[in-house]
Amino acid sequence: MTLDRISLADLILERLAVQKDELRKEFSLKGRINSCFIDNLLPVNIAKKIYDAFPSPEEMAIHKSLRENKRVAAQMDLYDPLLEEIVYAFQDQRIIKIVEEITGIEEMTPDEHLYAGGISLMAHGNFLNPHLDNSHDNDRENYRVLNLLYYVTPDWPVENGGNLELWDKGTKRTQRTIHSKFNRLVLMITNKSSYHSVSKVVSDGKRCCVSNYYFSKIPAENEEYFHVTSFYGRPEEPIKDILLKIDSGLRNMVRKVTKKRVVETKHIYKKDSNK
Ligand SMILES: O=C(O)CCC(=O)C(=O)O
Ligand SMILES: [Fe+2]
Repeated sequence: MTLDRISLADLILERLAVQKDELRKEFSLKGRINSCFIDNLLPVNIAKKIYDAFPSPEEMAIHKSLRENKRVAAQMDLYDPLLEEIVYAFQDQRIIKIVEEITGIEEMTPDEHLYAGGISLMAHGNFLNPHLDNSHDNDRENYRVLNLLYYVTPDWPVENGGNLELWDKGTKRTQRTIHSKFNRLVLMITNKSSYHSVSKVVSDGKRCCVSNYYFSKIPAENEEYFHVTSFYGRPEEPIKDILLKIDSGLRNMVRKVTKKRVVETKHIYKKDSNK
């Protein structure tokens, strides 16, 4: 079987269809960040192949600051083609349609240029502080409304850290942890209150994730809003919280005035020849 985006999407679709009703119920639970997950998304051998296709951390871009410490890549043609195929499998119209049915979010479009998606890798000591994702796409035309996070590291126990945390009641209260378990796909809403983070990786090995984001003209909220990616300290990091809030506040102010990015993002998949 060739592992192209269409056959991968066939498999994902089949699996989502079986669990659709349960996923829809889970996603719509009240009083928490709308989210759900599905295990055993792909046959184990295929999920393992995807993990094996990941580049070494050194071949990926590093994002390192007070906010986060992780590796990412969006220029997918630099790597094993299977990675590009799995990223774009999640952008198949049939997958978008069933995900719309599960989440109730309408008129979604994928992030074709991988403005924020692609692959990410987190190794020992890496982390992602609590944050709200940027509210819009690069041109500020569409809302970012859904994250699709597919974890592919085999045998990754919860004790390794690197787990997704959803701060349902804000960053001052306790979080809900979603184990970034092998072959698990998480769907999570992104809006004005979807605070989330990745706990520090505390063991050797690499926590690998295939990420996709969906956009929509309609916000996943009742009203319009705009914000840049905004980071916060964890409850035990009060000083860092202040610094990160100043940092987000300044960036937000600049963007509200200029409407466009001051610094062009490098995290984008350039498909033309003059990259
Ligand atoms: O890697 C994860 O589990 C979450 C990543 C994240 O927060 C994001 O991509 O917006
Ligand atoms: Fe995020």
